[in-house]
Amino acid sequence: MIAELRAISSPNELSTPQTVPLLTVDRLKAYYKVKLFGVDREVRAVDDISLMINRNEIYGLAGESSSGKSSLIKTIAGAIRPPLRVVEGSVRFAFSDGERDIYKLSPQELSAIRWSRLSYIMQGSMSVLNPVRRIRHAFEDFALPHVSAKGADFTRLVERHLSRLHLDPAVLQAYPHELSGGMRQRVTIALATVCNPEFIIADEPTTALDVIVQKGVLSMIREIQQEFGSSVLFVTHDMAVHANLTDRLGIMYAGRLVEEGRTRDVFKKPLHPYTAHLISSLPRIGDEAPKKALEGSPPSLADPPPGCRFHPRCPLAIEVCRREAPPMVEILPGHRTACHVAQADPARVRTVA
Ligand SMILES: Nc1ncnc2c1ncn2[C@@H]1O[C@H](COP(=O)(O)OP(=O)(O)OP(=O)(O)O)[C@@H](O)[C@H]1O
Repeated sequence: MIAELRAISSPNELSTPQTVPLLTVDRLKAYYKVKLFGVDREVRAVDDISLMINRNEIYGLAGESSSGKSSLIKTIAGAIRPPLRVVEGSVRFAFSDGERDIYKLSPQELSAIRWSRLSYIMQGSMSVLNPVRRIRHAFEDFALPHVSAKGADFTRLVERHLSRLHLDPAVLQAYPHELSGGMRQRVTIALATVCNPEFIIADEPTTALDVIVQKGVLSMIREIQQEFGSSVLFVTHDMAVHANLTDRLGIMYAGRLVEEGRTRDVFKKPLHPYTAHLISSLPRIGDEAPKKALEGSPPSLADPPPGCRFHPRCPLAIEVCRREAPPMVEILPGHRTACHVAQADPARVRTVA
């Protein structure tokens, strides 16, 4: 079995002539350089991650708190500042007007692609909407520099975009506090997409919303993605949201990507014990069996355990897991995992429940 498996050393090996990735992240490492009790330490928040995101797909990124999701997306967006630094690797976009290697761009080149090609929907809408200024100012501040339309033409462009997203253009005259939380988040999404970006990063955009409002926001994101043909990197720890929204799913644990595949395949046949645990802990109607909590806690990323970072909590851990970090290997078509046990016998992983 092992002989048949193929170690993926570079994400390019996953591409086929039919799928041209819009984003290629190659062996990316980004660490926080900090002083802990007077000693220099590195928090390895993004540790050797390779992945690709195709055009016209929603790629989900899941993992518990502190697994490195926010650090990874900030690094992908080129939006990092000290103490977070890129130590190794690359982030490349193949936009329709040419390739960009994010860490080879000048600050001017980077700001030229922000909002117009690469856009970001933040966690809390209030971080982009100024509480003392009307919504229309946010559109002028962020989008106006990136479109050719000015004055009344710009207003018409924004109003048309809002209407297309089923929002009343009257929101432009409102102050953020006059809108509900759900409405503010929809406005933030309209703001992030008004320049028709090719790549959208959404960082937990629905976490603070109730389930009904959340549903509306998720369908809005799906509608935008389908209408504009954009790619979306959607980050949330909420596996139920991933099940409903994303096309492919990557699972992070302790700064590393541990599994990736089509969302339905990951849910049907998880290939990493951590993913199997995440899925088995989702509530199901009629299932009254008590849910087992995962024992232990995630490791410190300033001093992670050797070998597989999940091994101290893994019910299937074997000797090699304590010694060697498992490589990411494609086990089923388009479905890869970093797990020694799954690489020897994928069926064993499904005994974790
Ligand atoms: N400014 C910082 N300085 C030092 N370490 C940091 C800093 N910000 C985050 N970290 C550490 O980096 C690691 C990854 O954090 P990150 O916020 O990326 O995780 P996350 O998966 O997005 O978590 P959450 O879902 O809670 O936002 C954690 O160990 C965290 O403590």
